[in-house]
Amino acid sequence: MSTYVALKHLAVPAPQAPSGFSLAPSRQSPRLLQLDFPRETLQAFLAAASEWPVQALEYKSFLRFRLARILDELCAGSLQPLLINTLMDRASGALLISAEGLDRVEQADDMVKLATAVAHLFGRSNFDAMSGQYYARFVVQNVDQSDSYLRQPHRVMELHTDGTFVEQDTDYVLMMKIDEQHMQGGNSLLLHLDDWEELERFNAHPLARRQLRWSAPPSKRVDRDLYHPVFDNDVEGRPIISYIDQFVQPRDFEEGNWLADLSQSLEGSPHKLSIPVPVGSFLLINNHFWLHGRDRFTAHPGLRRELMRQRGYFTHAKVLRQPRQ
Ligand SMILES: O=C(O)CCC(=O)C(=O)O
Ligand SMILES: O=C(O)CCCC(=O)O
Ligand SMILES: [Fe+2]
Repeated sequence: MSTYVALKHLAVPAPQAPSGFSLAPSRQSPRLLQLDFPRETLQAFLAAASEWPVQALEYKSFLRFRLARILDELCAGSLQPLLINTLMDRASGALLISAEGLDRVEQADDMVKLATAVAHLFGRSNFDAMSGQYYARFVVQNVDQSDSYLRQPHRVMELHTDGTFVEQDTDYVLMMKIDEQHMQGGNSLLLHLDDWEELERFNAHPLARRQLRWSAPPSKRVDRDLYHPVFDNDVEGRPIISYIDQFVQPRDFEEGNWLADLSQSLEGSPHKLSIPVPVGSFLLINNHFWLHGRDRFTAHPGLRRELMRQRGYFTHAKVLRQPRQ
């Protein structure tokens, strides 16, 4: 039996109850909804998708939308409105999605297909310059030689939003766990902007809407700096945030110290959620009012943890007053 979670503000009409999946509030927060596909839905989806390998999805963008339609049809049309409405609902905006029987690294291609289908019901995943694809798979191991905290295991990756240094709009972030070996720790950390005690203080500050410079290290393969403020207002006037501690480049003493205060305040929030994401499951969040990060891992010589991410823009709803694209 499905538990129906009532959303307060609907972006599109959604009269029907879930079919082909179940929905319930997560254990960690009523804002984060848990969506589960039963084995039958997953198997039917994978059978219908079997004619297209992941490479076909990489080469032909339109197939990503065809996969999306197949999945929604298996859910009697109830999945698409649910996803659009949940991601746009300011009180929620976040899902943890699992599929029964999808839980082993050998099924990595099937994981990419399911995540792609879900993402293309409400959006389109952007080109990720780091990987050269519409998705990126990356591994965290016990030792790291990279140039950002993305692959560093033994420290917290602080709360941030994605896409701060790219021209494309980044309305959503999808993070799927592909593999875990000898892994302890490394939970996803989430903070909803409205749960942050000091939102009002920082949002009202004169520096909140100053154009700051954002610049990423070489592994990101984005060589142009971008200028935008940390805070903005969405189409309905509510505050939204675009922020990452590592890539913002303060111009002077004043900006640097305000950013250091901001970082300290976010990290110190007691409302941070810590979410274990099992292999084969993924988090899907609205990137304008959810910050995300990652907890530290316990050291182990055999540590291997692989994540797949997709970031993109909403195709059925508008958040930004002035889209970057
Ligand atoms: O590794 C993680 O859990 C988080 C990754 C992340 O924040 C990112 O890819 O932008
Ligand atoms: O590399 C990192 O440490 C964060 C990546 C965030 C992004 O890609 O927007
Ligand atoms: Fe991120």
